[in-house]
Order: sequence, then C-alpha cells, then structure tokens
Amino acid sequence: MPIETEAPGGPAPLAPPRQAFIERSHQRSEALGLKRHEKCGLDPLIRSDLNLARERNHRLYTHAAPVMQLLYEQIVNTESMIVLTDAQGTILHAVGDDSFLARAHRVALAPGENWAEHAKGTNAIGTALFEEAPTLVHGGEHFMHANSFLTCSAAPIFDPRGNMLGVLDVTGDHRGYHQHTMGLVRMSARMIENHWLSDDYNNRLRLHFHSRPEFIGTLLEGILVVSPEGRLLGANRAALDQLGMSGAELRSRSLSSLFGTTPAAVYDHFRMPLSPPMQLCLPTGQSFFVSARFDWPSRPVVAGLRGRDDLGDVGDVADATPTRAAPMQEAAWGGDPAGRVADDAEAGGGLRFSGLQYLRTGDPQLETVIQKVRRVLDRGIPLLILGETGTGKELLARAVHHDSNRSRQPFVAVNCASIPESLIEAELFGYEEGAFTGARRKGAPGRLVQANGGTLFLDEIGDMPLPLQARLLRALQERSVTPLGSTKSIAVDIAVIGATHRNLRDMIAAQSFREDLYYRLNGLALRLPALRERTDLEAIVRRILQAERPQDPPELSPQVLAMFRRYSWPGNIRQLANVLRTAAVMSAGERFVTAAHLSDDFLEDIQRSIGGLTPAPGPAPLPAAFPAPAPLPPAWSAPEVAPAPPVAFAVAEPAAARTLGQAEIDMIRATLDAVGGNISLASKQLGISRNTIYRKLRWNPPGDA
Ligand SMILES: Nc1ncnc2c1ncn2[C@@H]1O[C@H](COP(=O)(O)OP(=O)(O)OP(=O)(O)O)[C@@H](O)[C@H]1O
Repeated sequence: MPIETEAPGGPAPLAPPRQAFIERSHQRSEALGLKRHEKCGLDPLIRSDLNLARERNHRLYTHAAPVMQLLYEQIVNTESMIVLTDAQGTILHAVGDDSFLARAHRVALAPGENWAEHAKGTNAIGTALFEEAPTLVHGGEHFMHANSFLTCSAAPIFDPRGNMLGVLDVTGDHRGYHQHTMGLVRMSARMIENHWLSDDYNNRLRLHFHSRPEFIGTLLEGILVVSPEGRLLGANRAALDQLGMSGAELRSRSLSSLFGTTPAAVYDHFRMPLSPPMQLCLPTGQSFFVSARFDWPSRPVVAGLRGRDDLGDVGDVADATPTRAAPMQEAAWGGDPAGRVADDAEAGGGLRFSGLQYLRTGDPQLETVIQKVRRVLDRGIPLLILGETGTGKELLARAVHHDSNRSRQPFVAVNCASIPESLIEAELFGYEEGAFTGARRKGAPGRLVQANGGTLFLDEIGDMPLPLQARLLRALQERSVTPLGSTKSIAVDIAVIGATHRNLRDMIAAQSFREDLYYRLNGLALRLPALRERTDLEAIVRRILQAERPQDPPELSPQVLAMFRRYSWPGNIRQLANVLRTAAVMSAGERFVTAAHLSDDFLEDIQRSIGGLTPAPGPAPLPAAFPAPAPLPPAWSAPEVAPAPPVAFAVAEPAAARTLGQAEIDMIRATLDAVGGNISLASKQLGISRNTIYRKLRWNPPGDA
C-alpha cells in the first residue's frame, strides 16, 4: 500500500536526543568549513568512476535491488525517491517519481554524487554514515538551506561482521513527511542485511530466534551463524538487539557459553522434520524460541526421517509449520524425493541423505546422467562434466563427492577461469615461504594438497593456461605435487572432477587444450542438459521457492509458468534461481508469483527471447535509474490477483534493441571465438581482466550492466 500523504508538517518537535544529534552534526558541518548558503552544485563522479563504484558494490546492489523495488511500490506517487549509497556516501542508484527525481537532481541528489557530511553537511545519508545509526533529517534541519525542501530517512546497512556496506535512504518533499517512512527504511535495510547474511553463510548452521515463537521467520527474528565447533560466526542486527551485545562481543562467545548448548544438540533436536522450536536461555535467564536451518550439502541427515515434500527444503533442519505432501511425480522416481535413501550402514539402519538422489527431479536426461555416475562411484574414474553455465555442474560434482566414500574428506573447488593466470599455478600447487614477491611469508599448501583424501573439482578446466595443463597432468599421473620454490614433492590422493562449458575436442583441434590431459580427465563424460531442454522445470521451481520461503512457499501463476516454459534460460538454473529469489521476496505474503513480482530486466529479456509480444498500455513508468522496460503483454501489465489460464503470446513486434550490456557480452563472445576460446588472449585484446570476462559471461542478476 502506498504511503498516505500527511497534512503538511513534519515530525514531532525535536525530542532532546534527536535535537542533540542534529546539533552535533551542524557543529561538525561548520567545523568542516561548509556554508549554509552554499549552492549544492553538481559534482558527480565521472561515468567510469561511477561504474567502478557500482561494480565494487555490485553485491550490495544485487541484494538491495529487490528491496528497493518493493520499497518503491510503497512510495510511488508520493513525490519521493529511494537512494542507495556506498559506505563513502556516493549515490550508486536512485529510483523515484520522475518529477521528484528532477527536483532532487537540482540539488545534486543523483547517482555519482557524494552525500557524506563533509560534502553536504547535515543530511540523513551523511549523518547516518557518521553516526552509524538510522537517521531522520527533516526540512530546515538540513545544514544547507538549499536542501531544506527535503525530508530524508536513512538507515545504514551492515554486513554480518558489522562492517558498513552503505546506506538506504528515502527522500521526499518535506510537506509529504510521513512518520512511517523511517520504519519502512529500517526494515528494508534489515531485509538487505538478512539476504547478505544468508548468502554469506548458506552452508552453515543458522539459528533463527525470537522471544516470541510467532516472530520467527519475520524481519524481527534474530539470526546467528554457528560453526560446526559451536563458534558464533555472524549475526544480524535483530540478533544483536535481542541479545544486547555488540558484534565483537558476540564473536567472542560460543554457542555453549551463550545458550548452554552445542551444534550436535541442535541437530539432534531438529532431526525430526516437524520438531517444534527449541527453547534456549541466556545465562541471565532470558529465554528464546529457536529454530535452525542449514543448506544442503553439508552433512548426512540421520535416522527416522519420514517422507516430506519434493523440495526436501534443502537442508532445513527445523520447520515449525507442516509441509505439503510429496507430489506423486517425484515419489515415482524412487527413494525419498528430498534426497534420502535407506542406508543400513549409517546410523543404525536410519536414512542417509543422498546428493545424487536430491538431483532427481524427474528429467529423463538427468536420470541417465545419475545412473551413469552411480555405476562408477568410488571406482577411481575421473569425471568430466559438460554443460552450459549454470546447469548445475558444481552441484553434481558436490553430490558425487557427498555420496562417495570420500565424503568425510574435503571437497575443494577451483575455478580455473576466475583466478588470474599468474596466480593459478601458486593456487593449485602451493608455494614455499618466499617463493615469489608478494607471496605470503609462510607459503601456502595449494588446492591439490588441500583436497588430499577428498575431491578436487576443477571448474572451467578449458580455461586453464596450456603450460599449467602439462603441470597438472604430471601431478595427476604421479599423484604428487611440488609447491613453487620447493624441491620436495608431496604425495596426494585425490578424486578429480573436471567441468567445462567449452567443447574440449575443438580446443584440442585448435591446440589450446592438451589431448593427453583430456583423456586423463575424461574417464566418463557427463553432459548436463540446459534448463530449456529439461522436463522438470516445475519441480525445480518448487524446490527453489520452498528453499526461499520455507514457511509459506509461493507458487507460480499459470501466466508466469507459461512464460518460464517458453523462455530459453541462457543462464540456466542459476538464472532461474536468481529470478525466483527476487520473486519470492517481492511476493512476500502472497500465494502466487505473478509477472508483477519479476524484475523489469528479466521481463525485457523474456520479451526479447520469446521474439516480440503484443504491446500493451504498459506498466507504471519505471523510475529513471532503471532502464526503460519494453512494453509488456496485456497479461503482464495488470497485477494478477489470481491465476488465469495460460496466455497465448502474439508475435507482433520485432525483437527489442540490444541493451548495452548485451552488446558488451556479444563483443566478448565474438572476441573469444576469434581467439579460439582463450580467455587470456581475449582479455588482452579487449583490455579487461579474465575475471571480468568470466563474470560477464555468467548470467548476472539484474543490476549493474
Ligand atoms: N537441480 C537443482 N536444483 C536447485 N538448484 C540448482 C540445481 N542445479 C543447480 N542449481 C543451482 O543453480 C546454481 C548454479 O549451479 P552450479 O554452480 O552447480 O552450475 P555450474 O554449471 O557449475 O555453473 P558454472 O558453469 O557457471 O560454474 C547454483 O545456485 C545451484 O545451487
């Protein structure tokens, strides 16, 4: 619901603490030599610096974008805007009503401008940065008179270790001030922080808690991240608030000193899928209800699990709400669709989590792949996984490791394309103390040695430079590694799984990949189907939505499902997961994901990919800082309230023009083709890093192009 406009006015007269807060900031502004009558001239970063700042803060924006969009829906048509800045106060992105964006631009409230106190004096962004606290600056409280037509509510955003990431701000005309805005901004900042935390620690045990059980799963819940040994690794702000501790204080504690329990006891409690939350007490006697989550793959689930839904809730170890019954389709594939298989050897005849079983969601091509893998499991046969980006190559490698008899040893993944060429050798083989300038003093063991006893996953193996291919081959054949700068070799016992989206045979013909290494890696080649070739799109969607919103997993409306089925998914399951992650947040509280919950970038992409659709009156105009969307088909333009029959798409328009980002990707692809897929050569020709090439060719979530 949009914010109601209030009668002109402002916040209640300054309460003493707020008054002191504002006065302190005015004193700082004066001490900085700023003048109240100064005109806020434009002094933006040059375009490339802004792009650099955006690139540096890409992750922040990825997490903030869906939240900003949600927030924008609340403030649309209220003469206001939403601003995201980095930790230095530079505006990275702004969205808002066109007319207000134009007014804000006149006082330099626009991307590329810096709003730290030293640049603009007292203002919500700069003062929130300085005070590291949510800040409201209204009308004449701004230091510079030119800004006194604004009312600004800003909240800092922190990572789970307490580092400042940036500021989220809602600014509007001061006559439209509404007391709820600050609350909305604070909650939105918390949402971004919680996303960040889940993303950082998605394979760790996470405890979700609150003193009232009904608040678990809401933005008010505290989240603690716990290491297998019981150390507290991170926490969200609600956790610190509830526990009354700083991040540093919390990190010095352990789960047992805080709550008098251990990870093993937590796992034990949540062994049963429908276990109620635990009740845990601080040493002070304050009591909390706690539920726990962790994401697969991380440990075997033992004993007594009964059938649950097809989603297997991806490692949820606690869920106070009952889940839906298993759909027949998945049950028909045999075993427990959540990935559990009977295993008498484990846990006294209990059930064991199977990574490969987890991947069976009904696609016959994948089924064949899994059958093949099962036949060679633990036979010392190297696997080579082929498939487009995002098809699940790493997930399959992890599943193989998980189900193998090496599962208790490390799984080490190395992405050969994302490590700078000059560092790959040291990264893989390690180095001795003082082996080269810039190396860590003590030396490093190298990934092959780290994987000893376990599995080494060499992702993007086609991007390994030729000289290193020879070295890798030698290490694999001799089963030993000699670190850089050392004369001693170290014996290693590793299972190797390679993966690539390239055609290695073509590379061999072009002499950019060694034939002998190819045969050494290719004991069994497995091709993962692209998402568009798979028949289990719906099952994968259900699984991802369940993982995103375990308490109330939404479903796709028939329109969206129809679109998804027709789309080509160039980024495969990674792209699907990103789209659904955003949609799950956007559709919070609703049963269906509709087109209104999808990002405009994605809708534009779909439109281009499906090949031109009937233009419609179009959605509400997009804020200036987002690229203008292509017109949407009628079914997408109005908010869907309930599912309706699938839409028939009429081909009426030529495909939309390429975006700048697409043109860039095309150029990278063309260059790569011209140099036979050699990333190093392409990066030299294009003047960009190997890393950038790699990143751009992966499907990136909507954000900075
Ligand atoms: N069957 C699946 N169910 C749910 N999520 C999946 C499935 N397969 C892959 N994913 C998710 O899709 C994303 C991409 O998977 P993964 O990294 O394994 O792909 P990849 O082929 O190795 O990609 P790249 O070639 O770019 O390295 C991950 O977030 C992964 O968890």
